[in-house]
Amino acid sequence: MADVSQATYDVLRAHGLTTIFGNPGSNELPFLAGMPDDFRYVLGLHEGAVLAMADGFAQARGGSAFVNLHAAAGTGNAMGPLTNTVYAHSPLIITAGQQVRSTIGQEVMLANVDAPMLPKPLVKWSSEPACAQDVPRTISQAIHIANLPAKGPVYVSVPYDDWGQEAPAETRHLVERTTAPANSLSADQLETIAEALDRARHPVLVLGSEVDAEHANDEAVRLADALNAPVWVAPLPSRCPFPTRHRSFRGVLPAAVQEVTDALAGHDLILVVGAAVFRYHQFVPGDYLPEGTRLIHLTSDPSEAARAPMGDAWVTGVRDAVTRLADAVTPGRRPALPSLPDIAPHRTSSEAIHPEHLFALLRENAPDDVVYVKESTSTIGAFWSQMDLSLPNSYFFPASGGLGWGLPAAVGAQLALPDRRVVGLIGDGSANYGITALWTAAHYHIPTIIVILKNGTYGVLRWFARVLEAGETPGLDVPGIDFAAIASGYGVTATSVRTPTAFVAAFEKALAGDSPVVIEVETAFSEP
Ligand SMILES: Cc1ncc(Cn2c(C)c(CCOP(=O)(O)OP(=O)(O)O)sc2=O)c(N)n1
Ligand SMILES: [Ca+2]
Repeated sequence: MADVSQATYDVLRAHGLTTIFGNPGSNELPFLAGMPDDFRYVLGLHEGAVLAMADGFAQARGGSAFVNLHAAAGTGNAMGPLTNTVYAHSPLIITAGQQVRSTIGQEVMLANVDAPMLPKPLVKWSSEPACAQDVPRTISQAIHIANLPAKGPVYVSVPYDDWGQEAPAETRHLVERTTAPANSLSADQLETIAEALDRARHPVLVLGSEVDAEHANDEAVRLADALNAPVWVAPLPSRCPFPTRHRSFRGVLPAAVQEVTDALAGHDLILVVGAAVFRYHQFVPGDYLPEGTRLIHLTSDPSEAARAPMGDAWVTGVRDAVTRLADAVTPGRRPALPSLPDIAPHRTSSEAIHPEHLFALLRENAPDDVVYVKESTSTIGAFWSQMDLSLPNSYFFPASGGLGWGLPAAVGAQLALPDRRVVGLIGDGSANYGITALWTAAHYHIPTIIVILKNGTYGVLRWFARVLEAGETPGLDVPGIDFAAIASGYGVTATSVRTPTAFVAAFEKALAGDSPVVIEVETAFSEP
């Protein structure tokens, strides 16, 4: 008869969850002791890096990932990057070791008190099984909940004396069962939306990260072409849902109420797909919509649909909806859009490399199927103005701006995508929050290229201090960090460059290699 550990590993295997991202403590050892030979353990040195690596792995592979953390302390360290996971609808199954069941109430050392409460509201669901025999079923439930819409992270705390207990024979059903969403627009709902699009004089599409996550990019192109409509990306996207050199592409909407309204002025119908309405950031009050404009919102997330301050929302599978709408609308009702102008010349700087110049060099020298993981906050506009992203699954950004996610996520994404090169574009401020992932990249020979944009400051906060009229505040400069020394300390080859020629040489050398590399680039601070 199998024990709880073996039954649980059987459930994980049935769902393809044979990679464990983790950092262990004594509470986790009995679970890890039973790890079968067809599983692999990826050790991260800090639980924030563990969580973010797992998230980058899950998002890049288009599925789930399994995480094992150490009790409350490990869970707490992971909660920074978890703020991004939950808004990226990333289906992570996060587990944490708990003290011996009979001692939890005494709050002995390493007891995770109120464990299911700890990660809320950053998880979709959390549980600590009521008895050892329910552990395999609870893990199975967690996997299904994480992957059913709206997708998201879940958390299960397991007392370590559960693993050796006998598992009920009925757990055998768990490895066979499946669950799947069947949420799609009815024929009437589809007709209502298609008619609204056909009647609109100047419709516009606003696409979110879920379009890329659900592989609906090509369907979104078909819909934009059928409508001859412009396409914006919803504010602060964590993925790229539409090719940036397509004639419809108009850029990323600013993250402020009135600025969004101004950008969408002149359109009588806004169709938002796969995004919250909207993830504003700087508080700039204004009208939520241009006068006389209607907003229609399609999302798989009932909470996004319910909490939006305006528009009519339908909760539906995004890929299904866009595919059927592309077939349902009447093509040719509007003139074809002109081709995009050439990418604007990048700015330069006399002191260091201007971010726009760096991104232009990447565009010119990276493989066509390169994958960028970005966490450099003052250079977001520069990136989008210079980049030519044509393939799905090509761009990732922390969905809540919780720093410490990008560098580890770049390592996790490269582990998931061995046939594409992953390039992390990480600010010299952000890099410090997840820097320990460099050790994991070196230890497991994960050939991520990490480009650190070193402008010596928390650049975007300088801009925000001006927006908020906060003046010169303390804590905004991070001078003198030697990332090449840090990287080599973790076992990663590193180069420091300050000229475009030197960067290209270092980048080409990194691309030619099969090891992780850090390229520290002296960049000029340029306001967003
Ligand atoms: C975990 C965490 N801590 C602090 C912040 C606050 N923060 C901080 C500290 C930023 C500075 C990032 O500096 P950088 O060097 O990475 O990038 P830029 O210089 O391009 O802005 S942006 C921002 O929102 C955060 N978002 N997340
Ligand atoms: Ca910086």
